[in-house]
Amino acid sequence: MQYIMSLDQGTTSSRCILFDKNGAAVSTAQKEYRQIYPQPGWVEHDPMEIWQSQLEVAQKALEQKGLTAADIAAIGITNQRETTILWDKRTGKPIYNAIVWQCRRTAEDCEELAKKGYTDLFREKTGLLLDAYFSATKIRWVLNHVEGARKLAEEGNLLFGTVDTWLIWNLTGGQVHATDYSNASRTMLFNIHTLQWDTEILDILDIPPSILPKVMPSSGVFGQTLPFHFGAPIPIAGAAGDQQSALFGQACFTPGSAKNTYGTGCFLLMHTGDAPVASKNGLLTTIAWGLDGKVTYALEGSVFVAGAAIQWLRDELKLIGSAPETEELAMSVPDTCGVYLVPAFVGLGAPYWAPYARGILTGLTRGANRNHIARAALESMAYQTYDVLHAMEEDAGIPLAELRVDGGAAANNFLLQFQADITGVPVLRPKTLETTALGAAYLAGLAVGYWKDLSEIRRNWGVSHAYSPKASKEEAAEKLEGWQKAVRQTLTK
Ligand SMILES: Nc1ncnc2c1ncn2[C@@H]1O[C@H](COP(=O)(O)OP(=O)(O)O)[C@@H](O)[C@H]1O
Ligand SMILES: O=P(O)(O)OC[C@H](O)CO
Repeated sequence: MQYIMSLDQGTTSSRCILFDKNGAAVSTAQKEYRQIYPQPGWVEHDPMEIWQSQLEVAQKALEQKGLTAADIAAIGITNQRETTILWDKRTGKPIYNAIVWQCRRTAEDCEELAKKGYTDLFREKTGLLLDAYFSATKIRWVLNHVEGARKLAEEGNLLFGTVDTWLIWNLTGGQVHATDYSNASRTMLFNIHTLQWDTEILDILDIPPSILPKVMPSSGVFGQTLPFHFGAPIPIAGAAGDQQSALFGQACFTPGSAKNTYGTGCFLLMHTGDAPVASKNGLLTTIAWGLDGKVTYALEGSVFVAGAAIQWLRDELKLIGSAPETEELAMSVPDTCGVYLVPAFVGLGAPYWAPYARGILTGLTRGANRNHIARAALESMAYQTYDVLHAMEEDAGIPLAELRVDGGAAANNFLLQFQADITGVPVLRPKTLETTALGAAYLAGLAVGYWKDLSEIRRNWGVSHAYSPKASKEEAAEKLEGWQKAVRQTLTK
């Protein structure tokens, strides 16, 4: 029997999962890699570590089950989005570390562009807000700060890529320099209406078009892996940004369907159909995927710190030994005793877009203990999700019928019950929480005929646990009022 190999290159780890026809994981390998914080608010990764850890887990996933390239019908790639890598085409060597999506180093550049009156132009063309989150100003930073970068570009020897592009380039031995529509739509250089790199934006930012990858459908053959990597070539047949991939993996194939992923950050995406919907409430308009000759759009609420707040309790405060412990701690108290944590560690994303906001732990009294703080950290994920969900319902003009969830922190029962209580919407946890990897597998499998069509994929989706709202509207409103008050305290520049 053949499988699909999914490469899931996330912010904190590289993962490889082999899936069978039923969408079940048959082999998984994972490796954490280094986070580099050169200055407060800056975040980098080593691109060679990204590539090597990804290749290592791919080889391990095969080896541990005694499988070879012949057992793999295709590879799908999904990746942390926006993260920016530039490399020398001749040597394959990066000219600077990967500047990670969370990195705030270009916040002032974005402010300057806003002052020059470019906010609407960027929003209309790219669907995004002028923010340091996206690749565009990160690319410009490298071009302006790394010695020799512009000269290399002028000579036609510099290439840019998001992580999907970097992996495709390395897997194919430098034969293919390409990305997919969903990843292109996160660069802030891609016109989501014309489906082209936008020359006016490239001119404004002084970014040479020669460094940009070819943009391809999310489902389709990008190229073949070098025989050297897995013993024989395997077609790379799918690629999508990790949040769009999770939307696909959750079988959100119809307008109005939505999913929320609780990982390092939290990303709520709603399928909006064949035409882009502009947000009036601080959400992003983004491309979900390119499939079967057309492009599908989504609305997105991006929250920068979710599970990362739990890591902070573990690694910095040393309040907990492991993330899952928070469930028991939170359930051991009836409430947070008035404590709120707003984890604005790298500013706030949707719907506030406040790059200079900083985190706050508020409402502390003498009785507040680590149970309350752990609970407040989990609740902060649910409150931030409420904020984007509320904005999304206003944009879409309809209430959300249900919320499909996934990501590492979606294993937490307290969190999902609290989420249902605070939003008043049923929360559904699917059989597999690895929907990000699954989405890329589906996109690749569809391209090579491993799966026939979307209805075959839809049949693979099933609920493992449903959380119904139990709290009264008054109770939820009272808690939300406290949250909003705490958020306001972080918003001063
Ligand atoms: N049981 C849990 N309860 C709360 N948070 C959790 C739990 N398990 C994992 N997490 C958090 O989820 C994140 C990992 O999720 P994952 O989907 O693997 O993230 P990413 O893809 O962003 O690397 C970490 O930030 C971790 O703190
Ligand atoms: O790697 P994750 O799962 O934290 O996702 C990161 C997002 O793609 C950033 O936009």
